[in-house]
Amino acid sequence: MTVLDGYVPVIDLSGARSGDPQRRVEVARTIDEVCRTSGFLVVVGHGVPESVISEMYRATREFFALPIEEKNKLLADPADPLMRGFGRKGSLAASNADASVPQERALPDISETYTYNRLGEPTAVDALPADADPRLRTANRWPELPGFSEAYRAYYAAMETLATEIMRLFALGLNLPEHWFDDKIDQHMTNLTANYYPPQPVAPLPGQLRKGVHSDWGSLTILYQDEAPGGLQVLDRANDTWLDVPVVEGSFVINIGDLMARWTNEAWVSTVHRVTNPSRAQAHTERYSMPFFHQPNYDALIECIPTCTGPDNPPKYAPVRSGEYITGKFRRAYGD
Ligand SMILES: O=C(O)CCC(=O)C(=O)O
Ligand SMILES: [Fe+2]
Repeated sequence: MTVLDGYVPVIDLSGARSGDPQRRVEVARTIDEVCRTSGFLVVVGHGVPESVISEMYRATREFFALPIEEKNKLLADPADPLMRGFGRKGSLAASNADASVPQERALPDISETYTYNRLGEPTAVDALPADADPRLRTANRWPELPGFSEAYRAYYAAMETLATEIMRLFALGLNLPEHWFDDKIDQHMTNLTANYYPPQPVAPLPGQLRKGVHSDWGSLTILYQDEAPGGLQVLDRANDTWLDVPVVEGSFVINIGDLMARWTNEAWVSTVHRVTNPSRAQAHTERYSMPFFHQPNYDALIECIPTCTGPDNPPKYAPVRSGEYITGKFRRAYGD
């Protein structure tokens, strides 16, 4: 196993996927350690075919290159709790527990987004309990671009496989049976979002960023990022400094979200991050990233994991259902 050290280490998953249980546990132990410090890692050896990634990237670039009138035709329905389609303006940072929502909304993220969710597929109708908001089934909005929906569906399927694999490694790292999370994520409600960060011919307002300081919301995020100026940074809390997340060819950035921090009774940390603006000299450049915001089944009850509590460490949070938790986050960031 190759592990490059650092706050955001590079971890090779091929050892975990080799069929050797000993190597699998070693990788899981390493991941557990990282989740206790930064909650951010870069994975290689993940098994996702290069063609699936490059098709997704090509389709994404074609979509955002469309005239704005075309993109606006797919504008997310304000009633859609998960914001499928072309993104409305807003600020992820507004979802932070201590954020001033009006202040954050006044400085929207300088990005465009496009979001897809399996719950918007006609085949996913059985994935929600009877009391869930029926608008969670809002249909996905597809651009009329050749190969686009195929590329997205194929990429999403590859991310589902990788997320399931990582959740199994998480389980091992947390001293749980390997398949502990399986029945809590088999009807997952994950948003796949493409972020487009356009060139900035006009300088951003003071304090305005490509993505404001935020933490992610769900169980884990799998992010593809291209190499471009004005990139992803994570806060190293111990040293109060912002660190660039390394861009490693063929890799994904993995980070845990608020839900996983809550699930682990804060043994694992959901670290804040941001996307910076390019320098004025590089303001003509653009950037793309694709987070897969893994979110457990709507009715998965997120209550303190048994190995994360003890006599001196009682549960810090009340149980919450995954679906109610995530829709609450959306309302805060983008709602009325
Ligand atoms: O663009 C990136 O690298 C990260 C974006 C991000 O943090 C997010 O969409 O939650
Ligand atoms: Fe994020």
